[in-house]
Amino acid sequence: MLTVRAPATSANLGSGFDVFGLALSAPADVVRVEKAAETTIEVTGAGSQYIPTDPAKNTAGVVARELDAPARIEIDKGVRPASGLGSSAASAAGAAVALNALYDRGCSDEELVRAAAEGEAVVSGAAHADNVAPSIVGGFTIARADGVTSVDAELPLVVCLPDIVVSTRDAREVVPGTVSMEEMVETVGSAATLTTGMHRNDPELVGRGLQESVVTPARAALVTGYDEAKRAALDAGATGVTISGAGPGVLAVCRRPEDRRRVAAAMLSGFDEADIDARAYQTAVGGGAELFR
Ligand SMILES: Nc1ncnc2c1ncn2[C@@H]1O[C@H](COP(=O)(O)OP(=O)(O)O)[C@@H](O)[C@H]1O
Ligand SMILES: N[C@@H](CCOP(=O)(O)O)C(=O)O
Repeated sequence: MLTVRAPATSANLGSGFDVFGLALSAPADVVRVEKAAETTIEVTGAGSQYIPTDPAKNTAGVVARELDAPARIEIDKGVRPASGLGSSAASAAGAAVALNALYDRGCSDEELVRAAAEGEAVVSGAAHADNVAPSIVGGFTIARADGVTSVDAELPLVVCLPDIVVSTRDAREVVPGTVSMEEMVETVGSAATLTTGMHRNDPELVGRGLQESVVTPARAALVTGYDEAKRAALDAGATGVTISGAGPGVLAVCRRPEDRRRVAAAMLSGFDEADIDARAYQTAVGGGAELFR
């Protein structure tokens, strides 16, 4: 069998709704594939009981269809579904990279991103590529209709995952349909600041660039304890905090790797204040999907 480790990701980063994404050094899904006449799927690991094994409903199965690459697919979930950490995308990205190698398809990263985004369309209703792009390519990615740009940023991060479920499909329903000129100006300024910060590996600029006032406030209402966790992380030295993807995960940017322990503890106590259990991952910007033959 051919094995791929595909990382969890954090999409949006506040100012880059449906565009920005970061590969996380941990956690990750492991996807194993072997050729078969028809696609079958087995899922183990975090939250596997909630994940469909019907290939038409599983993001990895949709990728097998898109690449015309039927396979026996085993997925070991390191990323719980409905997390805001790109769980469905990690399986889609892992399957895309694995099936491309298994069938020697020779697809480019952009083609793999497009196939994996079709998996996202099945679960969330939109073929947003901001999770699958970093899970395939690694680093900080800018995913647009005309292609993907990436930067290998270095940044210490904490992602805190509260014990509540927010599906991306539901969280897309609360996104406002319009923005004011003032909101657009703020978002463009933040997105530019964040992108510059990624190029310079500058946590201060990245933290400031997370700020936006359209999508994040609407979704914060779905994440009990978000305000408390955010305040606690900032008090503990994070340079910026936002909702990871569609939530409920929360992303904090840290100045130094050694700050992560304190920020993680603060976020857990913030959620605890709101009576929500949570777990924290001390992580960093990581590479893309890795193939093991
Ligand atoms: N391989 C997969 N891994 C995770 N979730 C999947 C997979 N295939 C389909 N799903 C479905 O996708 C939904 C989770 O995706 P989503 O809401 O985008 O959350 P996340 O932010 O964790 O990716 C769940 O309904 C889950 O059953
Ligand atoms: N841009 C999407 C990102 C969803 O990320 P996920 O990790 O929650 O699946 C959105 O914000 O809807």
